[in-house]
Amino acid sequence: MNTSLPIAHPRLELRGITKIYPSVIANENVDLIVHPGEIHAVLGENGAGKSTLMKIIYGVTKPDAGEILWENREVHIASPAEARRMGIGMVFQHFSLFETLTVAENISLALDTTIAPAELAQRISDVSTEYGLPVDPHRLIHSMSVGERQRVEIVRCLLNNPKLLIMDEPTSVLTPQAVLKLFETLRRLAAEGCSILYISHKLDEIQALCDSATILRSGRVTGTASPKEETKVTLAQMMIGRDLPGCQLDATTVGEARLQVDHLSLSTIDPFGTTLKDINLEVRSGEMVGIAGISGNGQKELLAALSGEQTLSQSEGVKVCGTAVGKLNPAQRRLLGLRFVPEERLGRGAVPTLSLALNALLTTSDGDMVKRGLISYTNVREFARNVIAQFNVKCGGDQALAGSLSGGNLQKFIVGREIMQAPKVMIVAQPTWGVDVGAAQLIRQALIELRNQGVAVLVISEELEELFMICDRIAVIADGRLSPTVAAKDTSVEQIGMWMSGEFNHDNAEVAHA
Ligand SMILES: Nc1ncnc2c1ncn2[C@@H]1O[C@H](COP(=O)(O)OP(=O)(O)OP(=O)(O)O)[C@@H](O)[C@H]1O
Repeated sequence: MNTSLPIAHPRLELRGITKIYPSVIANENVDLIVHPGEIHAVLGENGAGKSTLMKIIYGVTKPDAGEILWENREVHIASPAEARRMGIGMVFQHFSLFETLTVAENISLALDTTIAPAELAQRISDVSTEYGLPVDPHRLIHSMSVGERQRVEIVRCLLNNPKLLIMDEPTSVLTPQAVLKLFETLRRLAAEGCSILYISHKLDEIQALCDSATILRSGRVTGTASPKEETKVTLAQMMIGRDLPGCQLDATTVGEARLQVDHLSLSTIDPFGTTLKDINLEVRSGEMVGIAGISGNGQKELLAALSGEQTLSQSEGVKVCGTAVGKLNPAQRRLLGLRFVPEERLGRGAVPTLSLALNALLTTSDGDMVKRGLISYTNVREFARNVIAQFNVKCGGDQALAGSLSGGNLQKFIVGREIMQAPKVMIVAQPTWGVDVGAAQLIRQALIELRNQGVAVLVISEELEELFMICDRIAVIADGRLSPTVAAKDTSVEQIGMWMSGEFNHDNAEVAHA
C-alpha cells in the first residue's frame, strides 16, 4: 500500500501561453502557477497583457500556443460556461447587471442551470450571510450602490463554489470602506482553499492582499515577487523597468474666472440619477480644482450640465470664459475653449468601432482638421499620431480601432486628445482610471502643465490621494450638493472623507475657510 501523502499540485498552471493579435503580441510564452488558497497578483503596465491572459483562463479568448493545466490535467477551456463548470469564476470591471431586475432575477439569468426562484433566493441569502456579503435577493439593482452591485457579482460567482476566482481591477469603483470589506471576503475565500487571481494598478492594495505576484511587461513575464517583501517603489520598478516619475505642483498666478457655476439646480433625466441642488463653483485661469465624492452622487449629472450634454432651460447658470452657455450644446461650448473627458471611456469618450484617428476627429474644434466644413484626413491622422507619441499610447497606430486598445491605453488617448486641443477650460472625470502608475503620473503632470499655462482645470475624481497631489482647491459632491471649495493645503483627507458622507455645512465651512 502506498502510504505517502498526496502531492499538492498547483490549482492552475500556464505553460508558454502565447496570444498574437495582428498588431501586437499580447502574451508571449507566459508561465504562471497559482496554488490552492493563494492570492496571486498579476502586475503590469497598461497593455502588458493582463486582461488577455485572464480572458484565456476564463475561456473568452483562445491562446495561439501553450498549455493550461487545471489541477495537474491539461485542459482546453472553450467557453466561460466551461470555465465555470470547472470551478473558475470571474468578476469583471464593468458589471453586467440589469438595473430594473432584482438581485435574484439577475443571478438566475447568469446561471448555467435552472433553479426554482424560492430556492435560489434562499441560496443567495445563505451564501451572502456565510461570507459577510449582505445582499437582499429581492432588491432591485438600480437602488444599489456600486459596492453593493459588486457584491451581487461576487455572490453570483460563489454560488458556483469556485476554486479559482479572477478579479479584474475590482476596487476602482469602490469606497475605501468597501475595499476593506472586499479584502476580508477574499482572505476568507483563500483560507478555505479558493485561489484568487487579482489584477490591480493599486500597489498598496496588492501589498496588503496578495501572497505572490507575476509581473508582465510587453506580454512577457519579467519576474515574480512576494509583494509584502517589496516596497511600492520596487514593485513599480519591476513593472515599468525604471524609476517612477514624480509630479510637481508649483505655485502659479491665478487669473480671471473661466468656469462659473451659479446656483445650478437641475433635475436628472436619468430615472436612477441624482438631482443637482444649488451648485456654486468657480475655476479660475491657472488653477486646478478637484471635486471629490463617492460615485453616483451627482458627478455624472454635473459633468453633463457643464459639457452641454444636458442643456439648461436658461443661459445663465454656467459660464465659460464669461459667456453664459446654459443653452449651448457640447460642440458650441468646445468652440469657446471648453474641453472635457467623460468618465465612461467606451461609448461616451470614444467609439470602439472607429479608428483612433476618427475618434480624434469626433471631438475636434481645431481649424486645421476641419476647414470650412472640409476634413483634412492628413491633419487628422497627424494629430492622432501626435497624441499617441506624446502620451505613450501603446497601439497599432492611428488606424487601430479604439476598441482594440487596452483600457488604460484608451484612457491615455482620450485624455491626450483633449489636452492637445489647447483648451481654455478643461474638465476631466477620473483622469487616471485604470491607468498604470507610470502613465498616471504622466497624465497628472500633463494636467498640471495645462494649469501652469493658465488653463482652468476641473478634475472630478474618487481618488482622494490624486486630488491632494494635483489640486489647488477641493470640494466634495454628496447627494447632488456641493460643499464649499477649500484650499487643498488647508484641509485633510479626513475632513474631505467626512464631507463625502454629506456632512458639511456651508456657513461653518465658509467661516473656517475665510
Ligand atoms: N481584441 C483585440 N484586438 C487587437 N488587439 C488587442 C485585442 N485585445 C487586446 N489587444 C492588445 O493586446 C495588448 C494587451 O492588452 P490587454 O488588454 O491584455 O492589456 P492589460 O495589461 O490588461 O492593460 P490595461 O492595464 O490597460 O487593462 C494591447 O496592446 C491591446 O491593444
